[in-house]
Amino acid sequence: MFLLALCRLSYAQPPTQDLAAYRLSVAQNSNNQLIKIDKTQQGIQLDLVYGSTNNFVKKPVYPRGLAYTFLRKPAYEALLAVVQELRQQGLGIQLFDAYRPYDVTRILWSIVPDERYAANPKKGSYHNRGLAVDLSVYDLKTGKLLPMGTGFDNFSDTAHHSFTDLPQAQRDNRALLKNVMARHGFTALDSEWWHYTFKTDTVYPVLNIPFAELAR
Ligand SMILES: C[C@@H](N)C(=O)N[C@H](C)C(=O)O
Ligand SMILES: [Zn+2]
Repeated sequence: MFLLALCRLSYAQPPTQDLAAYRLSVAQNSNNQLIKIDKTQQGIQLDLVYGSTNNFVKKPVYPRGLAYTFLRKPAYEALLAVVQELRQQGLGIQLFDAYRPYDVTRILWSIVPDERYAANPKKGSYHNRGLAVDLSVYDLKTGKLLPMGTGFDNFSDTAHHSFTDLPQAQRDNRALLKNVMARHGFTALDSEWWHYTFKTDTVYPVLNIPFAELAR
């Protein structure tokens, strides 16, 4: 009984570092592919904070200066549709994070062991599955981020969607992001205005493959 309960808490398979198995899964189904996102796409700014000291760990937990990330193909295509829609309003997206190797989830959890703000390694994160994005919205003309009431990874009530004691413009900006993401299949996390998960019935495994290997 105890074992059964434990299994329900955990991911179906252990995290995999097996690049060959990942490549085979892509050959069998192209939706499994982790598509590279870099700065060449219009309307996408990258600020991958976990590759710098500008994060709550206060040191890089990704390769320093990392300038690309990945999303599974269906999530990537949905995000491009978000970018296209926002472009018509003179806006773009700034990505703080997308795919995250499992080992990094363990590091984040060791600092913030609170499931409202970091994924429990027992379950793995949707970032580990290539299905989650941390993002904000910027003005295409000025390159500046729209104010959202808190910065990224502000682990407090103020970052919750239910927190409404904010200037109207900031509430509108959060709603703008939430609505455009929802229209393209992404679900908000109640406790982080920047975190969205692409909803799919497909079960994707938790990956622990380093960025450099995926980029090869
Ligand atoms: C750590 C934060 N940026 C984040 O992504 N939190 C969610 C819950 C996660 O770790 O999946
Ligand atoms: Zn996130």
